[in-house]
Parts: sequence; C-alpha cells; structure tokens
Amino acid sequence: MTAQILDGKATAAAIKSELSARVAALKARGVTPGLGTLLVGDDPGSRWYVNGKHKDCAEVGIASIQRELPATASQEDIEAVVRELNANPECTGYIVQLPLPKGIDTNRVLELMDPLKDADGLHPTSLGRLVLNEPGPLPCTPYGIVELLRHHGVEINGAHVVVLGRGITVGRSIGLLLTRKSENATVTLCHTGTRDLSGLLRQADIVVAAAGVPHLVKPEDVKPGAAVLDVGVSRDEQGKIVGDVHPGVAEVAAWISPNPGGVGPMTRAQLLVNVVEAAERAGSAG
Ligand SMILES: Nc1nc2c(c(=O)[nH]1)N[C@@H](CN(C=O)c1ccc(C(=O)N[C@@H](CCC(=O)O)C(=O)O)cc1)CN2
Repeated sequence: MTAQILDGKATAAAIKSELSARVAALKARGVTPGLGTLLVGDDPGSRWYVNGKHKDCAEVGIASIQRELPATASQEDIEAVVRELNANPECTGYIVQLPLPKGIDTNRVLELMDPLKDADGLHPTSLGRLVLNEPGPLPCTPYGIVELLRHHGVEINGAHVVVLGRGITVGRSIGLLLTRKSENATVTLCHTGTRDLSGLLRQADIVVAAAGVPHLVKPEDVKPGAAVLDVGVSRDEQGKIVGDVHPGVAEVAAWISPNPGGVGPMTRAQLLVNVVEAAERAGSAG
C-alpha cells in the first residue's frame, strides 16, 4: 500500500480563497479584520512562522499589526505590549508567538489577553469554551488537523485516534476537539510516561504525532489503512525538517500528511479562519 497524501498546502489554499470573499464582505460593511502578532526574541523558526502569518493576511485582505521585543524583554515589557494590543482598535485579533523565552510566565501572558481578541484559541476562556462545547476560537493546529481529515473524506466519527504529545498547542487540546459530539472520536493521549506505546499505536485508526521526536512512529507501529498526521518539527544538521513519522509508514498507512506541506499550512489557514470569524461575530454584535 502507498498512502494517499493529506495535502495541507492545497487544502489551505482552498480555505484562503473562501476567506478572501468573506473578508471582502466584511470590508463592504465597514469592518476591517486586523491580525496582531507579538514575537519575542530572535528564534529564526518563530520569525518565519510570524512572517508567514502576515503574508497570509495580505493574501486574503486582513490588515497586519506587528510587534517585536528582544529576547531580553521582561515579563512587564511583554505584558505592556499585550495591554496595548488589547486596547488597539485596529487589532481585531492577535497571537503571542510561542514559545516565549525561558523565564517568562507564558500562562500569565495568555491570561492577560482580551479573550475576545484571542486568535489562537489558547486563552483559558477559549479552552474553557472548548471544554463546555460553546462557540469560540479553536486552537489552530488541532482545528487544522480536523479540517484536513474532513477535506479528504477521512472518517472521524467513531475512529480511535491516538495522539502522541501533551503540549497545549496540539496534544492536550486536540482530545477536547475530537471527542465533541460533532467529531465523535475516541481519543487516547500518549506521552513520555505511556507504557506500550507501540501497542496503542497499532490500535489507532488515526495517529496524530506531535511529540517532537524524529521518526518516533515506525512502520511496524501503524495499523494498515490508518491515517497518520505528522506534526513533529525537528531539524537535521542541514536545517531540514525531520518529522515524528518514519518515511516507511507511507507503505502501511492509507493516508499520510507530508511534513512540510501537511499540518503546518493548515495551522496558518485556521488562524485566518479564527480572525475572520471573530470579526464577523464583532460585526454582527455591533
Ligand atoms: N502562538 C502560537 N505559537 C505556536 C503555534 C501556534 O499555533 N500558535 N504553533 C507552532 C508554530 N506555528 C505557528 O505558529 C507554525 C508551524 C509550522 C508552520 C508551517 O507552515 N510549516 C511549514 C514548514 C516550515 C519550515 O520549513 O520550517 C510546513 O509544515 O509546510 C506554520 C505555523 C508553535 N508556536
């Protein structure tokens, strides 16, 4: 078997083209969505992601508000920018690029954000809404994974999904999303303390690998016919991405997301969806 590709680039392009029309409709009603970003430090990967977010905004007609602080910024410096973005009327939604430098209390920064401007779905209010099954912004990578599976017709209803990694941007939050009645999956969340990882993986209809461990998921860990999503980003000596999924898995799985070109572009597209939806909600409330 050679797996079919879960093409994140093409799916993201389709989402962006639909969003352009929605942004044009908002602008016709006098509402201009604006995405703010706060980048702290000089990590080249984070800078690349933030620049990509603004490039996407330009493509669909969303305004950009960019804020940057040096790696030496204090908790107070970061919180001052968060307060400014909360108050800035041109910024209808924003994100704080993660991870923040060591020594910064990330939860305190996220809690200080205006939940109505949370474009990432990572504010405690947004995560609480997800738990309560109330409408609100969804974390971009989990949301992107669900949309990528749906777009390719992969059955989520009733599927056993095994997730590797318990980080807040992917592992922990995707379980909340996939176990809603509307998705109706059964989720096993695995982490470094999990026993018999291989045995659990072999039971999965869908694998979401977000552990950040190069080639952790081997062909013998995967049930023939499963869908496998590779979220892991490690780098080799040349700086090339090495995912969590061994290339040989493509010979066993029915569906596989390339890395790059799979979940990453979907993360970016779903951020734009969150920004547009927030502007639509604000526009119809006001
Ligand atoms: N505030 C947030 N911080 C972080 C998030 C997040 O959702 N919100 N997720 C990741 C980084 N991320 C977005 O911020 C992100 C990761 C990857 C991609 C992407 O398109 N990757 C490309 C490959 C790029 C490369 O070569 O390096 C791909 O997969 O094709 C976009 C966004 C952590 N921080």
